[in-house]
Amino acid sequence: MIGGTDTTSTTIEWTMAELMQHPDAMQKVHKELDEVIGRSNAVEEFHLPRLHYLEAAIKEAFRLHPALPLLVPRCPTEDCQIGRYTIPKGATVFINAYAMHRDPQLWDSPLEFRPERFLDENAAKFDYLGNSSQYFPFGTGRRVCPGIPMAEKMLNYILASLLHSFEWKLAHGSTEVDLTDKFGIVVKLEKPLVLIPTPRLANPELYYSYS
Ligand code: HEM
Repeated sequence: MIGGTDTTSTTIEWTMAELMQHPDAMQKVHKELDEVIGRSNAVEEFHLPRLHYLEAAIKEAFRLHPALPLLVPRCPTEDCQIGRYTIPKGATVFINAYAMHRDPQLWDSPLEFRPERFLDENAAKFDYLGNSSQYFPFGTGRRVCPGIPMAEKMLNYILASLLHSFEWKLAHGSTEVDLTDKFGIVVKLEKPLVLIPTPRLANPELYYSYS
């Protein structure tokens, strides 16, 4: 269950939380949704490959909040040398994606939420397949997540639908999102995000097409 559902729902929550905290980025997502889909249409699967800014925002949320920050532990079958370190056979090895995604030697202003990092030539450079040694939210190597195609479709479709269909407002009169995380196998927001939706589509009947 952790593999496919908790990771996906947690990533949706982190992406929404970061967009709520960054209204400029939220505005760019909405502008793109209006241009690509339009308020007289519901989101369809064929729209998804054209939502470049939304995809960049999801990738940036993944960078700051990788759902499985320590991946799945490795256990080498023989002694090996990595740089100056000897990893003995049988050791339990954790790969800290969370730390590498925030490493100031690898990322400019690493704590800032900036989807633009993943646009243009960087969209292909930082994929989900673990090809980059500085960005691997789905892990890397032979144990890389086998659910990537499904996860990517679900994330893009659900977030596009939520953001295209509604304007969102923080509940309880809050003006800021508390982005404190809670460590665990899956890292979540310490305080669950509570938002109030307001419809933004032209025709109320469009909402039935999602049911
Ligand atoms: C946002 C969604 C998801 C994220 C962030 C995610 C992330 C990950 C990560 C980081 C790993 C460890 C890879 C490694 O250690 O190199 C992993 C493994 C795995 N994931 Fe996902 N995953 C997601 C969705 C899914 C879905 C939808 C499925 C199934 C339909 C799935 C099935 C698995 C399985 C079976 C493994 C274990 C692979 C192995 O150890 O050989 N995941 N996932």
